[in-house]
Amino acid sequence: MTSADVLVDARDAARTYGRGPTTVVAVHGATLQVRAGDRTAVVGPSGSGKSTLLHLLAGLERPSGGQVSWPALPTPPAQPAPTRQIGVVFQGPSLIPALDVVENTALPLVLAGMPEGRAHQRAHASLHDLGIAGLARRLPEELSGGQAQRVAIARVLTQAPRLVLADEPTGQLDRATADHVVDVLLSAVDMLGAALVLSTHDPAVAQRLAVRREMHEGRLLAPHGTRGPQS
Ligand SMILES: Nc1ncnc2c1ncn2[C@@H]1O[C@H](COP(=O)(O)OP(=O)(O)OP(=O)(O)O)[C@@H](O)[C@H]1O
Repeated sequence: MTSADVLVDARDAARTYGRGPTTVVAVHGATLQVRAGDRTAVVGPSGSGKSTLLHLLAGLERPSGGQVSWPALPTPPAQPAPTRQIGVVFQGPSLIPALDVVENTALPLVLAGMPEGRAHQRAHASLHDLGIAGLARRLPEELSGGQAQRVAIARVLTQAPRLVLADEPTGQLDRATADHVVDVLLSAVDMLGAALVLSTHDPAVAQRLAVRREMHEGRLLAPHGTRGPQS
């Protein structure tokens, strides 16, 4: 493996909010490398800095200290990060209420300039791959939490990213639905040949990924447990 295989390389990356007495250090210097095929869980309680770390890895936030780079992903000039090759699954409802499931799934492709017909074809294919083709014409308000999260995963799959970052994707779901959403996410990244970094406060979800990195009060601890069941 060379450094060119590294999809994201965080070196001592830190993120601080505010100034003076109101300063919050959300992430102390975090060091993490993610390569193709990696399945990494970032596990820790609420407020430990998981979302902030994922935002740094996605290039959605700039580090206040240290560096984040994407050696294996082409970064367009004048852009902070290679966003088209990174898919993000957010915790909360992230679907556009006025668009149906196919339109939501196709939206990133349409915004990137793909003709609508082709984008919808790709969206249908992703929905089919994830076993939710039957939801295609529903509006978000007609979906359960688990169904909405599967649509959010289909939307990421449609973009064929090489790195998937999932921020507490099961945080609002019951155990059985959470397990199913993790199944869907793991099969989606397998289909893509992508890497996955998933944040969770739920040890049972973290167990499903090969590598677990614990976060505690903004600090990313050394890896422990190198293998876990994968589906
Ligand atoms: N935009 C912001 N401005 C100020 N403080 C912030 C901001 N974003 C996060 N924080 C603070 O940084 C710390 C880490 O927050 P973060 O959301 O990364 O944790 P988390 O582990 O993802 O929590 P949760 O699981 O509840 O989402 C918290 O103390 C939070 O209040």
